[in-house]
Amino acid sequence: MADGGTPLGDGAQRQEAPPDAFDRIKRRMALLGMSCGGIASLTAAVLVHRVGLFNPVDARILPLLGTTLLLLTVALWRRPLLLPWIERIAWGLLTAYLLTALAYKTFHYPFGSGPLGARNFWFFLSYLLAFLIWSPRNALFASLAVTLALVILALWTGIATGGRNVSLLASMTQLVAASIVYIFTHFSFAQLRPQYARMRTLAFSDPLTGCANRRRAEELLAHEVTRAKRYGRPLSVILFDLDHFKQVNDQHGHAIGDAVLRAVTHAVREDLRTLDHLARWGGEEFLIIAPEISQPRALQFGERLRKRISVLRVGGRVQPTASFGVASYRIGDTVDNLVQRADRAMYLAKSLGRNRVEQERPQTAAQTNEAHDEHPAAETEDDQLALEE
Ligand SMILES: Nc1nc2c(ncn2[C@@H]2O[C@H](COP(=O)(O)OP(=O)(O)OP(=O)(O)O)[C@@H](O)[C@H]2O)c(=O)[nH]1
Repeated sequence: MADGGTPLGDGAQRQEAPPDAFDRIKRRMALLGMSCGGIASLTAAVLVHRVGLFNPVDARILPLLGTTLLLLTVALWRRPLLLPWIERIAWGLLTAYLLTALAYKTFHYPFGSGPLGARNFWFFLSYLLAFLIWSPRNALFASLAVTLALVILALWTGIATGGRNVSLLASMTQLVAASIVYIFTHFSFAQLRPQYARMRTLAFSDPLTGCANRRRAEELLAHEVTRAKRYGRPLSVILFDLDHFKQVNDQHGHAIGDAVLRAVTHAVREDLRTLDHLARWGGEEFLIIAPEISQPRALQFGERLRKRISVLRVGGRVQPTASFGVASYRIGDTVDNLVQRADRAMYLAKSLGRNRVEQERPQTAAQTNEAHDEHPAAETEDDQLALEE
């Protein structure tokens, strides 16, 4: 089932990246970040021993940090589900290392050292990670706790030196001020994110059925057509329209009409693959974009969906049916002519009696076009015969 899970519809849902997709991205980032961090820490540890460039505390902590980060990388690679724990441990290790190294410098060399070294830029990574790991509120608390520790260290330096190590004090004050600005900027963006996601949902989904709307469908289709063209992959579209839907509204009321639209959407979703997209194309007209499916399979797929809709009962009284038109990508197709072929096939299905699945028939294409333009749906057997002649 492709898009049953969210009110966003299939296409839009993928844009908003459901939690598991977001976790996959986070896992990739964590694997890359921790392996680079591990290697960088071990390299720095070697330099400490060889050149003696770093704060002496580095000599003890860096090998531990580097080894643990590499072990966490392996653990995450083998067990993806450990991500929430591993990212918290990585944040804790990084933050503890940075604070310990800074505390060592301020406690042991309050007079003997100049401004803060470049290592302290990494505090900003700690804040960034906090906002990736926790909710905005919790990340704000965690990051402010780290900044409070920086403030305490700055005060300590000021008191211990009687304010005489100006360069160290100035750089610590800068670090605290920059941390506060950075944390609140992140906090504001983190709060905007859900609103942005909601706006996307509204812009790209159909409020009645929850599936993607036409604007989103056109975007998705353009993407799939480009993919089919570039990689020579099959692509089909299935356009279906509910039969005599006006009668449903007229006889049972608009509310039942709406319930039919929702029931049909729900039933169709049950049969979609993860790759497929379902969109509301117009009033009672829907479009399915089915990548990796050629025409014969798309016809079978349409037939399965047709049967599924025809066994529905809505409100105990309404038994909807739908007419389906199937078209598959051909070299040189554009979005427009692919949909036009599906549309012609759908009108052929209407004119041949409804509740059926059709593909475009070359010999009747011109006639079906005419029928579409002049008589949106041929109603009688005479109409059918006229089209078939
Ligand atoms: N309840 C409801 N009705 C809708 C909605 N959107 C469109 N419709 C109705 O769908 C009906 C479409 O009617 P027609 O275009 O005449 O088509 P039809 O009656 O289905 O006939 P055929 O397509 O030829 O089988 C109209 O009465 C529209 O008002 C909607 O969101 N809710």
